[in-house]
Amino acid sequence: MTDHLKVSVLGADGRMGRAVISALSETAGVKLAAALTHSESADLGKDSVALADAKGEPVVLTDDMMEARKGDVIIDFSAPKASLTVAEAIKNSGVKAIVSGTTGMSADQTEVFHKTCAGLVLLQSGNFSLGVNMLEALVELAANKLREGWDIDVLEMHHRHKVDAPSGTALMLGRAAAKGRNVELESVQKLSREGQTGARPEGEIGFATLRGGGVIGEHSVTIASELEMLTLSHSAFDRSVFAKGAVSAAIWAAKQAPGRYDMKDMLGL
Ligand SMILES: NC(=O)C1=CN([C@@H]2O[C@H](COP(=O)(O)OP(=O)(O)OC[C@H]3O[C@@H](n4cnc5c(N)ncnc54)[C@H](OP(=O)(O)O)[C@@H]3O)[C@@H](O)[C@H]2O)C=CC1
Ligand SMILES: O=C(O)C1=N[C@H](C(=O)O)C[C@H](O)C1
Repeated sequence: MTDHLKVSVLGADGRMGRAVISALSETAGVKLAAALTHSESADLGKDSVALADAKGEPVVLTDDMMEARKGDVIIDFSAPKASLTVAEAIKNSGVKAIVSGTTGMSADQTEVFHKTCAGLVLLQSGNFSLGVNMLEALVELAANKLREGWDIDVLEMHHRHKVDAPSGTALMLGRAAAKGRNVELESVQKLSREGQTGARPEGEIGFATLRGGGVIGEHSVTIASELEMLTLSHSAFDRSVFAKGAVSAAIWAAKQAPGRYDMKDMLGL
């Protein structure tokens, strides 16, 4: 009998953490090793498996980041500060990989995170669904082919609880469009618009954010000319799509050599 892949979950009592614990319980060959959360969480000491309405042996929620070392792989859907703390806690501990879906990291936080994860497998993505990663490839192609006179904007909508904007996925899609146009996103992005904005500069890649209710994740990229508009879009119907993608990513990441990867590497896109 082969050993199970042990997985620690960071943000375990959050919306995504619970979905991941549920996905783990439905996947052969993997086992929840530790469930980590915030020191101020009201769920500390509770059984994370029961909280996720999943099947399996109890794993108590802890705020001791050292417990993450019990996993071969860590799946992280939490907050930027927590991602940095756990990466520091598992340095040189034998943990093989981090699968990180946490969005909203600043450029500085991303740089520190990447440095701290050197020596590990880091699979990081703003979106673990197959559809969004396919969309990313399509956006890059369309942006490459439709250039002068074609304006690109990324529109996203998420639930009322989301704390970062634009979403990680929107930024991924913006980055794909910029790549298609052979420019750095940072040099052409307009993250939001208000007031006397002036006319739109050629080459700008704009973003617009909607928040409300229980929307899981809606993204669309419009590419508009004076005479027509192409819209490429994706809708997520249930967070389990991200959770299942992250569990598949954990299984894949455990077999890779140290380095940085994203979902396109795993999916061969
Ligand atoms: N890449 C992808 O495919 C997806 C990414 N996401 C991203 O995942 C992240 C989590 O989303 P979601 O589950 O909806 O958010 P939630 O707020 O429901 O969950 C976040 C969890 O992380 C915990 N947490 C927050 N800060 C800390 C900290 N400093 N130390 C330890 N734990 C902490 C929270 O605890 P507490 O509640 O007590 O603060 C909570 O358990 C977001 O960045 C979101 O954008 C979401 C879906 C898909
Ligand atoms: O916070 C969320 O819920 C989501 N966050 C990710 C993002 O920022 O793109 C992915 C997904 O759309 C859901």
